[in-house]
This record gives sequence, C-alpha cells and structure tokens, in this order.
Amino acid sequence: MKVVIPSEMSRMEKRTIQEGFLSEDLLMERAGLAVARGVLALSPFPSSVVAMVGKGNNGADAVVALRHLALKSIKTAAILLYPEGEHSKALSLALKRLSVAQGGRPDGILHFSPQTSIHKLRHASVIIDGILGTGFKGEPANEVLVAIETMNALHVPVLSVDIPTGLDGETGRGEKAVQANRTVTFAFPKWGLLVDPGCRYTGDLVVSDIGLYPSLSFPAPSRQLILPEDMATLLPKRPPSLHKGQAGHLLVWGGSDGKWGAPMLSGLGGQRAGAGLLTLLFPHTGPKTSFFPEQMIRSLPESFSEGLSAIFDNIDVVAMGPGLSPGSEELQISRYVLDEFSGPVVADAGIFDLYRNFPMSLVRSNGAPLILTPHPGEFARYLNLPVSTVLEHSTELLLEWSEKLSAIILLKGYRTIIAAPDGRMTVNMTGSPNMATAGSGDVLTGVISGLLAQGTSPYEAVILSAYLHGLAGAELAKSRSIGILARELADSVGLVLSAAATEMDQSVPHDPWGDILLTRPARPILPTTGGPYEKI
Ligand SMILES: NC(=O)C1=CN([C@@H]2O[C@H](COP(=O)(O)OP(=O)(O)OC[C@H]3O[C@@H](n4cnc5c(N)ncnc54)[C@H](OP(=O)(O)O)[C@@H]3O)[C@@H](O)[C@H]2O)[C@H](O)CC1
Ligand SMILES: [K+]
Repeated sequence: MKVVIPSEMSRMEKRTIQEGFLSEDLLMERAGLAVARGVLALSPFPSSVVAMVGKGNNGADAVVALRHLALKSIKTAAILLYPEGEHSKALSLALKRLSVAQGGRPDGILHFSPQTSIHKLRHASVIIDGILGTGFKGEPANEVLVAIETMNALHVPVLSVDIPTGLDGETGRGEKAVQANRTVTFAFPKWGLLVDPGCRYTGDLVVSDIGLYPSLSFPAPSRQLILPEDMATLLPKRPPSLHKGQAGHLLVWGGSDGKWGAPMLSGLGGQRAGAGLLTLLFPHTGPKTSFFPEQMIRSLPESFSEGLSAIFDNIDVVAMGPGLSPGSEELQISRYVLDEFSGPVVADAGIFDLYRNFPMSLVRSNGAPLILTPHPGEFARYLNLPVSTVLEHSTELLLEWSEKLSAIILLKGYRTIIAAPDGRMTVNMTGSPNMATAGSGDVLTGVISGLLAQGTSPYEAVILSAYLHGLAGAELAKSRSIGILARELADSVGLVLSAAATEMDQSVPHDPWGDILLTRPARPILPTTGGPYEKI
C-alpha cells in the first residue's frame, strides 16, 4: 500500500482541485464525514462531541464532522484556538454552517482557555483533534502545546483528524503530540503514523478514501506498507519439478565461543524459508556438527588465504555476522565475501562491530547486492551515535546510509523499516512482543537469505521476510505469548509461508463504508528512547 509524506499529500490535494476533479469544499465534506463515522465507531451513542480547532483546514475537517453529528441531534461544541481573523477561508465557512446545524446555540462555538474549556472537554464522549494536520512544521507553538497537554491529561477518547497534532508526518517524530485512540487519515497513510514512535500516538488507524484525482501522475510509490495482499506476488515460485539444487545453497558464516547457536538459527530460518541446501562456515576451532542435523558444516582451514574461493564457489547467498566476534581474520574473510563473491550478501550482528571504525568500507566493490540488518543498538555502535539518535532519526539515517553504502538496510524494531539506495522505503507492521527473545534477529537474517537463495530479488526478499517473520511471531502468540524460542519462530515462519502460498486471507479489513482499518494496537505505550538497546 502506498504511503505518503505530508508535502506529497498536499500536492495531490492541490492537483485534485486544480484539475477540477473535486473542489476543496467537496474533499472536506468527505473528510469530515469520515471523521464523523470514526467518532461514532469510538462512541456509538455520544452524549457530546467536542472538537479542538486550529486555524487551518485540519480544523475545518473537524468542524465539518461536528456538523454531521449535530444534524444527528448529537450535542457538539467547537473550541477555537485562534481568533476568527486568523482562520482559513474553509474554516470560516465550516463554522458558519456548523452554527446553523447547531441552531445557533451560543455554547456551540467557543474560544479555548485551559481553565474554562476543561469542563466541556472532560464531559465529552469523544474529543476531535483538529488542531494541526499536514500543515504542521517544526515544533508545536506554545498555545498548541497547552492544548495538547490539556487533552492528554484527560481520560476522554481522542480522535485525531489526519495526524495527531504535534506529530511529524514525514518522520514520525513528536515528543509532545496528541495521544489519539483513533486517527482517521485521508487517501493514504502518512509515513509518520506508521513508524516508531509516531505509531504510538496514532491509536487505531483508519485510512479513508476522499476521492482524490485518480491516477495522479506522481512517480511510483517511494514509500509503502506491506499488506497481506502484497504477499502473493512476492513469494518464490516452486515448480513441481523443483529439486534442492534449484532451491539455492545458502552459506551462513559466523559463530564464536559461546555463540555457535546464532549461525545455526540463521541457517534454520533460511531452511524454513525454503533454501535447498545449508552450509555453516565456522573457524577451524568451531564445532564440527550442528545442533540441527539438516545443516552441513564447513571449517575454515587454519591458514585460509588461498582456500576461500573453493568455499564460496557453489554458494548462491552468503549470510555473515551472526555470533561473529570481530578480528583481523574476520576482516580478511569479510573482504573476500564483499569484493569477490558474486551473489547477494546479508550482513548482520558481528559485522557491524567489525566495521564500526570505518563504516564507509562496508561496501561491495563488485556492485553485487548487499543487505544490512542491524537492530538500533548495532546501528548506533556502527555509526558511533547514541541509540536515542538512531531511534529518533531512523527514517533520515536509513535513507542517508543506504545511499552511501549502496545497500538495502533493514532496521529492526517495533516497526521495522527497510530502505533502498534509490530512496524506496517500506515499513512493516506485523510482529508481537513474544519475539523479544535471543536469536529472533538471527532467524530474520536467515529468512531473508533463504528467500534470496531461491531467486527472490533483494528488496522484495527483505520486505517479504520482515512481514513473514512478524507474522510468524504473531501466529505463535496465539498459543504462547511468552517464553518462545527462536527455533520455534523459525518453524512458525515455515508454517506462515506455506499458508501464505496456499490459503491466506488476502483481504485488508475494512468497514461497510470502505474505510480501511490498519491496526488496532493495545492502549498506546509512551515511547522509550535509548537505554535497553545499548546493552545488546
Ligand atoms: N489531504 C487532502 O486531500 C485533504 C486534506 N484536508 C485537511 O487539510 C489539512 C491540511 O490543512 P492546512 O490548512 O494546509 O494545514 P493545517 O490545518 O494542518 O495547519 C494550519 C496552520 O497551522 C500553522 N502551523 C504550522 N506549524 C505550526 C506549529 N508548529 N505550531 C503552530 N501552528 C503551526 C500554520 O500557520 P502559520 O500561520 O503558523 O504558518 C498552518 O497554516 C489536512 O491535514 C487535512 O486535515 C482537507 O480538508 C481535505 C483534503
Ligand atoms: K490533527
């Protein structure tokens, strides 16, 4: 599904109006109706609905919604943050119409003051947040901050129009934003609503079609969200005559004393994703058998400088780094893999420590595909940045470094983000807290590599793996929400992959109006920055 940033959305809106396809008035009418439906979904029989109204069209949408509710005999009030003289034209008109629908009630349209508005707000069944939408830039001004704090301090359900006020729709940043129970966004989800920490403020997300000009001639979507319907086209094809030699040979290189399990789990992830053959490459001091009998072991010779080509000759994909401890030999082998091996390489875990003093060297001189799969702690160490910076600026950092390294980068997290050097970005919404267990990330590295081994193209393999890996965790959570093992997660990947290939329900949930409901997270948890990732 296409995902946009606010500036892109405003351009589309302008174009729709310029082309004479729909007027601003009609677009707003549809937006306001969608918000009114959203209010009734939160509270089917509201005693009163109050909207906090800024000066622009976000506020106008909220006022249109109030009019539709007022016409259903629901008690409504618009609380204005700015004097009439500062209102947009559309907002002024929407307020005039609201006043008619309210029968000219004097307490239907009021001015905001923290002291006098609190009573109305506290007794509302739902508060509509129409303070700022896609027009928001920088940090919320003081008067907006006061309004945000007032709303967040109350225990009244909040519905945000388009974007929770204070949230940056381009990056998902927003230290002081409205904590919404539901956000009704228009036409396409905004990137900042989906990524962490923005998703924690959004609540349930409804994407409502407001009838934009069809086939807007914008470039192919640069940002997207993976939905079940995208899966079928991405899955590797397995013809009836397939034999293991055609399903790809994956080599996982990694491990060190105390960490031999990591590459084994990556191998298992690759096998559960369908790789035909799996070899683990260990130093000569490493184990000679795997925990899993289906995995072959190859030991590096004591002096390996000449023997590397024989090892990598018949390999289709290399995954390197799980459990790896950095050293000069490791640097030498990684250089061989990056520069001489011609297939795709997936680099994880120990590789980031290996290259942390010279991050710009983690590139492939032969131009073959490179995929990096750090978690925020690894990415922060690799870039020599605080973890909090990586978490706050994940969108920008991924775009910058994926271009610099000509690599696809997948940043693991509550909402995993994937960036490609050409500027494409994908956010993944599947997952479950039961995946917070050692070896989860190793399995993901394996799943990506396993799909690559079967010929899936790199970007597609990465986004599909993120989706499947999260789905596997969510499926497991149905029977066990705590205490799962990474090997069980790998098993679950195999099951969801099989189900996806055969019988998966490929429709996106939607209500009778056609509004798409994207997520129903538990009561939002406030974001954390830094800390735990530094320890792993
Ligand atoms: N997408 C669509 O097709 C449609 C969207 N609609 C709705 O319109 C809003 C966007 O409306 P817009 O008027 O462009 O912008 P806002 O309402 O979000 O913001 C209005 C003013 O807010 C001021 N501003 C900006 N940043 C801040 C800040 N940090 N603190 C305080 N105030 C801020 C700014 O005014 P200035 O005078 O300060 O420049 C903005 O002008 C969209 O979100 C949808 O809800 C249409 O209704 C239907 C079509
Ligand atoms: K808003």
